[in-house]
Amino acid sequence: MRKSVVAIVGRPNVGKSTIFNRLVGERISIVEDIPGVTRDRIYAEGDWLTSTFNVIDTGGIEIGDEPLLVQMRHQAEVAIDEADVIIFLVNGKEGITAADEEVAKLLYKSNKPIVLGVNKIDNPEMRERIYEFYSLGFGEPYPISGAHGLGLGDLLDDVVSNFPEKPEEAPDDDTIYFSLIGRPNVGKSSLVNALLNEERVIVSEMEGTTRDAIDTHLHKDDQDFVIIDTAGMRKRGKVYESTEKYSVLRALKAIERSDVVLVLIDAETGIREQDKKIAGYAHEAGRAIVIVVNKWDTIESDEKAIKEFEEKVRAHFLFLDYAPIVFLSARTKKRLHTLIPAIGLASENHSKRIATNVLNDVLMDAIAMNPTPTLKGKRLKVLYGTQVAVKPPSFVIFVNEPELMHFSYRRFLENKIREAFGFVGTPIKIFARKRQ
Ligand SMILES: Nc1nc2c(ncn2[C@@H]2O[C@H](COP(=O)(O)OP(=O)(O)OP(=O)(O)O)[C@@H](O)[C@H]2O)c(=O)[nH]1
Ligand SMILES: Nc1nc2c(ncn2[C@@H]2O[C@H](COP(=O)(O)OP(=O)(O)OP(=O)(O)O)[C@@H](O)[C@H]2O)c(=O)[nH]1
Repeated sequence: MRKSVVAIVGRPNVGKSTIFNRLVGERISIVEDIPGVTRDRIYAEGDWLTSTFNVIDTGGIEIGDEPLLVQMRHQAEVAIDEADVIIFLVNGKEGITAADEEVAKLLYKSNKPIVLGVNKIDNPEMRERIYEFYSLGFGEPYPISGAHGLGLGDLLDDVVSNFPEKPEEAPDDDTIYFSLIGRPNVGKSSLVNALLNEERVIVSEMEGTTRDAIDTHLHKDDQDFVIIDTAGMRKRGKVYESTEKYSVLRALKAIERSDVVLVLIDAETGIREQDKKIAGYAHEAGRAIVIVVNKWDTIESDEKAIKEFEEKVRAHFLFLDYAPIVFLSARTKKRLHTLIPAIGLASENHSKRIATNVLNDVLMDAIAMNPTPTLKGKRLKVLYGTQVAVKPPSFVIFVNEPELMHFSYRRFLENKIREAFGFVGTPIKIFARKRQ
């Protein structure tokens, strides 16, 4: 189900990044540090009371060296296009500036709810500075201080109350939602078209939940699929759409709604750093993943070539060792038939449940084979484990001291679980919890 999206806009230096970091808090620090993934993040999850939502820091979207006003216009457009609620941020220390008025003008034209935050109100004596901001015409200004974490609760109450009614929950069927991510020109559109036209059973094109986004139904091998629209698949010709940050942002929104993410690689041009970055997001988000090497028609295709390319992919995507690799050509449709079964399998494993007793047989065998580590004379004791969630499969292992569960031992247990139960195509999560 789609989360609501909040965008923060405002002229430079009003404190957008500071507020962004406050809203997304420590969620930004991730479990595994994949190089290049966490840096310059402009899109992340935040929560308030019972709501979880995604936040965009539009300040992070810079378009070449366009003048300030043009940059601000594009940032406001991103917010208007992508967000359900916009936080318009101004600087209480400096009062209203011409640049604030420019941003306001753009926001008037949108029909999105706008909440006005007056930042840098660091102490109660400064509160009276908010009154002049009524003249911007966005209702009550909220005094906040990003630096000190003040006033954010009232602001967020207003933001959350403006979220759209939850869209109808998708019927609890077994439809598989998938998206295609990858660099421009890797062949995303071509692959979608190849899949659709091969099948000729486009049930319908349905309105996506984002404005302009179109999701497509596909029925194949007795299974319903929804292909989620991704950045670059349908160009709308706006300036900011060609920026890397923006395409990453669109990809993240698509990943959010997917069960399975297809990570496309261009066989002709090889693997690039950016491929790794977006794949890292999908992994972090716990989605099932299939790596698709497209344009395989351009490569002299034999078993040896496949093996060599596969080794290259594995070396680049160490963190995706569970993802199957499919080699195909969207253009000639060579090996295209191997894709849908791979998506199906990854999705099945993504929601697979393992009975506790069966899991514990495997864990106990693993421990008997490779004794638990010790630290400062203390030995890790594994009591038992149980699966607590699916999508992705997540396991809690109860132990005497969670700190004794070293990364390498966790990895060993993960490998044993994978050996026993498959889980091809899906990340799995293992948490150690203390139990006497
Ligand atoms: N006194 C005070 N300073 C703040 C507050 N919030 C942010 N700042 C400072 O304001 C400056 C700008 O903050 P940023 O968060 O980088 O602002 P921004 O809007 O993201 O800036 P751009 O990236 O240029 O668009 C920094 O020096 C912050 O430390 C606040 O609540 N009080
Ligand atoms: N040789 C070969 N070319 C392909 C294949 N698939 C796509 N192409 C070509 O690669 C180019 C880009 O394909 P698109 O499908 O537009 O790629 P995209 O990833 O959707 O691109 P963006 O919309 O820019 O993100 C086009 O010229 C395609 O004809 C393939 O399997 N083999």
